[in-house]
Amino acid sequence: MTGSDAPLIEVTDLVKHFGDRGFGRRRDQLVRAVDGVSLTVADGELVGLVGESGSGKTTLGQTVLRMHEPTSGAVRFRGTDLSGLSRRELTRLRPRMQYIFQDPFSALNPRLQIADAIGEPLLRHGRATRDDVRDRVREVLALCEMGPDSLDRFPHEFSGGQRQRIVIARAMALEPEFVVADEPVSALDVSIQAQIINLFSDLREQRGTAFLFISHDLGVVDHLCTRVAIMYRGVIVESGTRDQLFDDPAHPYTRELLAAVPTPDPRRRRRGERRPRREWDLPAAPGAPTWRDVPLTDLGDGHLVALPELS
Ligand SMILES: Nc1ncnc2c1ncn2[C@@H]1O[C@H](COP(=O)(O)OP(=O)(O)OP(=O)(O)O)[C@@H](O)[C@H]1O
Repeated sequence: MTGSDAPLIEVTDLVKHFGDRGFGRRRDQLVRAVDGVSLTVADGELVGLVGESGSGKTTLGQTVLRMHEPTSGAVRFRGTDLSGLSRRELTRLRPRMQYIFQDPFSALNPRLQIADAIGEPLLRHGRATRDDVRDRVREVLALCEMGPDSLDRFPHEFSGGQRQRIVIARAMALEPEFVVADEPVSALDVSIQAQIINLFSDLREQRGTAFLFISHDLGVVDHLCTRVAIMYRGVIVESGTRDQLFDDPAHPYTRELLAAVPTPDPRRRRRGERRPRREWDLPAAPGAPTWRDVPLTDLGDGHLVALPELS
């Protein structure tokens, strides 16, 4: 499929392994960050990608946008295989696919006024001229519910929620068709999170933008997304509509997330401590099957689950 018949984003058996990094005992250990993911995102769809820290969500989002070179597999954007594109063609496509980082504090250059932070990509991609760039920035700030008085201010003059609106405005300025939003509310106060979540919903409605919304929080995804994929150890172990997953979760990991069982503290993982083994998990012995080897079974109406006993 190419052109208008093809899904906006079609990911096929995408793999991203990190091989030669790590320190001490972990050196040379292969990290299977993304281990064979297939996924589609249609125009205007808000797909949630959920999983605990280290499950591979960020790597998947960044590999889909080709911020990482995939180890194998394909990503098609409106039917065009991104791996077949030259650097120049990819640069031309960039404005149509944007990435929103988790932390609004580090995402903005502290020395740039907001007019320049948002205006510079518009000028670089020929989406505005020197004469109309301020108008364009004002419009997109308004879309993200920020007033025109923001233009000549610096990032430190704004709260976390306001900064995240500015970061979102910068991504939306280029009128992307697809945006990966990577934990865009998790660095914000709970009281602000709902406002930003509503902003994503409004943007989808007003602009028809499609989002892959990464979160470790099923509550957020329940509020926002119509389709959900659950990621565990580099693969999607369950996916379906929001109702299928929330009303009838089939994978024990999804049930665990729904029951809000505390996930292992990421700081402990950084210190190299192992994740506690779940009784339903596959054995981690060398050569043993991994979740990648468990085929997805369709429970009906596109509700997919990877369970060894079903395959
Ligand atoms: N550049 C890299 N080099 C080596 N390993 C990496 C790199 N980036 C990520 N990883 C590893 O890949 C695995 C998946 O990481 P990733 O950040 O994609 O997970 P995540 O689900 O987004 O986690 P979090 O919610 O904490 O961001 C982890 O084991 C991580 O340490």
